[in-house]
Amino acid sequence: MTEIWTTPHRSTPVDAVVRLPGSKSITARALVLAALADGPSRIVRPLRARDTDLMAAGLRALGVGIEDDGADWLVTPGRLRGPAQVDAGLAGTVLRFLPPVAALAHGPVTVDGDPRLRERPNAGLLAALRALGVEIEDGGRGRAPFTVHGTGAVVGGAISVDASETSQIVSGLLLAAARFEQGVDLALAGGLPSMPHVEMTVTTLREHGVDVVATPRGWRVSPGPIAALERVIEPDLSNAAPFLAAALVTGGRVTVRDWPEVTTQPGAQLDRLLAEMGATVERTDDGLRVTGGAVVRPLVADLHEVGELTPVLAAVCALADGTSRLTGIGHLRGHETDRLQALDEVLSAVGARVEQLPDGLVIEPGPRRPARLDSYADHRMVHAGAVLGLAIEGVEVSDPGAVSKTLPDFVERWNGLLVGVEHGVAR
Ligand SMILES: O=C(O)C1=C[C@@H](OP(=O)(O)O)[C@@H](O)[C@H](O)C1
Ligand SMILES: C=C(OP(=O)(O)O)C(=O)O
Repeated sequence: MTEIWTTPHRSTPVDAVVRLPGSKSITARALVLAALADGPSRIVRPLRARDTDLMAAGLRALGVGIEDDGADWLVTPGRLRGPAQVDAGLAGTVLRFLPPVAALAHGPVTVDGDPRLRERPNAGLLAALRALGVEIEDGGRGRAPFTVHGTGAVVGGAISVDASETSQIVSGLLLAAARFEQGVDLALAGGLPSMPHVEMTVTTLREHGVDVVATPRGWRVSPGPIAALERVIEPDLSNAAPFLAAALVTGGRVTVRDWPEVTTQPGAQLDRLLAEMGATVERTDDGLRVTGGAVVRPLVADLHEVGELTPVLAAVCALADGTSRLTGIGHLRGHETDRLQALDEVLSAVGARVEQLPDGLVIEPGPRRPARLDSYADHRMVHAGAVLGLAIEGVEVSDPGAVSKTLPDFVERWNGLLVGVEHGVAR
């Protein structure tokens, strides 16, 4: 039977301090680079959630040692080998970061996952790997399931890459490129969403001693060793979005602890975006504090760089005092679900008038009404439903377990937020 979550409604301002677990995106990069490094690495406070567990399991299947000492992950590179089956679940990071690693293995590696994973775009990655000399069997689909026939080495060199549907294709290629015989000289064939995530990849590579330079049309990675290191994972700032939004939509106050001074996470842009919607945003000794005002202002923004913030921001837009326009996010149709369609359905169900654009959404708030919302197996749609439910009585979300992808105890944290319980992670 499908679980139904009656999301808590709140008619008074929220006042809470929250501490969030590690970043999905940084944990994924840390695992891949540690697996390809020249010695053992330690990952301190990794995110433990479905996406990162699947990344670790996939690397283990390829011969990498990953030990969990209860607090940290200790990663010991091994001889990469098939035959292996990689379950990518619904994780774009596993789908796009592991095939270039599999290309370095001896033997066949098959990548598959949830039914929706088989619909997520990946042709640009498979074409790029083939251009680098890797044999791949995909039945001509350009999507999962596919098998990478690794020979233990990749020639590498110059390639033109279509990453217009997902930046993860670029990140996946750059992460493994130092281990290719000629490295990689990657030129973009078209547009590129989520630039901060590529900057995160470049920064992480440099921290591992890899030579990466920006070129007029892309990036060049020189061949060479990837240095092992100890890395402390930052809190996940994209998963901070629903908590900070709670301050905005209740006219309350929420602090997210340990907000990094400097970061490549796209969630760093929440301070600017929430301020545009009427929040007061301050850095305190505790972290980032967001205080909501009397009204929520509409947002007109190009979210091309920060697409993963869209579901929560769109939910806040449905509670604003005017019409919002979110653009630059056509690629969200290839995310965990078609997020533009899902947001249209959900926001319309609670009373907003929504127009889908080819690359975005126009959201005009309307008379609010209760509704049962689908989660679409998408963690961020559950977050969006929770934000709507704070302001609208009678919002239910079916299958809230979708949050296991990046924040398995989201529902407990959300309920705790309302009674003022701080949820921490072991320090
Ligand atoms: O590299 C990463 O860790 C990610 C890149 C982005 O993907 P897209 O470029 O497909 O949007 C983002 O939405 C995703 O949640 C995580
Ligand atoms: C798009 C997302 O995930 P993925 O890494 O699976 O693409 C997301 O977390 O919003």
